[in-house]
Amino acid sequence: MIPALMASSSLVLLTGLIVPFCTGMVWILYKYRFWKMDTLVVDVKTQQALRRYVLFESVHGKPDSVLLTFKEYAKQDRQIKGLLFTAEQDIFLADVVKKYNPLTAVALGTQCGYSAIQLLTLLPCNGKLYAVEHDENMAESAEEMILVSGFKNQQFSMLFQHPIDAIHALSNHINENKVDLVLMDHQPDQYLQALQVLEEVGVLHQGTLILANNIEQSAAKEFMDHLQSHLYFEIISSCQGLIAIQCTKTRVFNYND
Ligand SMILES: C[S@@+](CC[C@H](N)C(=O)[O-])C[C@H]1O[C@@H](n2cnc3c(N)ncnc32)[C@H](O)[C@@H]1O
Repeated sequence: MIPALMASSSLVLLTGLIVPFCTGMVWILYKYRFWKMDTLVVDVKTQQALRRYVLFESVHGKPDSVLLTFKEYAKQDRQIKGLLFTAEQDIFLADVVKKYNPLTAVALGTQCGYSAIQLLTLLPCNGKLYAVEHDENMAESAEEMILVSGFKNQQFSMLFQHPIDAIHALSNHINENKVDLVLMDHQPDQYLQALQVLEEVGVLHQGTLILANNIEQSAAKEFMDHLQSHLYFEIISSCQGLIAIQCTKTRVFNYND
């Protein structure tokens, strides 16, 4: 009688407490790992609402007005707010880019175009930005935002591609030239692969500046560990999860190996 009672109360304990507790813990761990990654992508409805707002409310041909209008919209939309750089990151990015004075830049993960427009304002007139966005709707919208800001076709190219495919394509586009600045603002778990492919195709040079966003996310850990153990890259400074890295050396890859 007593063992049967103990067995049934253990069953109650198992099903009533332990199973829900374990399920809850698994859910919390899952959310912790993937929540930030979910917020990196906006749905088409939000994207279109932002697009319309910027088209109606900004002064066309004035990049500062377009950027400010993005920020205005972000006040009423937390999802967009989470995607744009903060005021501190804007200043950090502008300072570090001015110091390195790049001519050719690549933005991986263009989404609504905010960071692409900001980079274009910092490049010289003869500079060139390759803005990469794998989602076709977002890429079209970002391209429109860049044009609305007043930038011309010869100042930027929108690559409607996955970042890794775009890096391969870039190595043909830019011929002998190298990339002076890379902004990584796509999925942090893909930063390491992007860095390795950039090295392999030979578009980096000694002095290339790499900016990587959201590096506080666990998905960026492998990338950060790689940087810290790698002699070819030096972390210069950081601001709220956005880091500046300098390429200090380049390697030649032998594809016959
Ligand atoms: C933080 S947003 C980029 C924000 C953008 N730099 C801006 O200023 O508007 C994240 C980016 O990651 C891209 N992305 C999301 N999932 C991806 C994936 N699986 N592969 C490549 N890019 C991805 C999104 O399309 C988006 O452009």
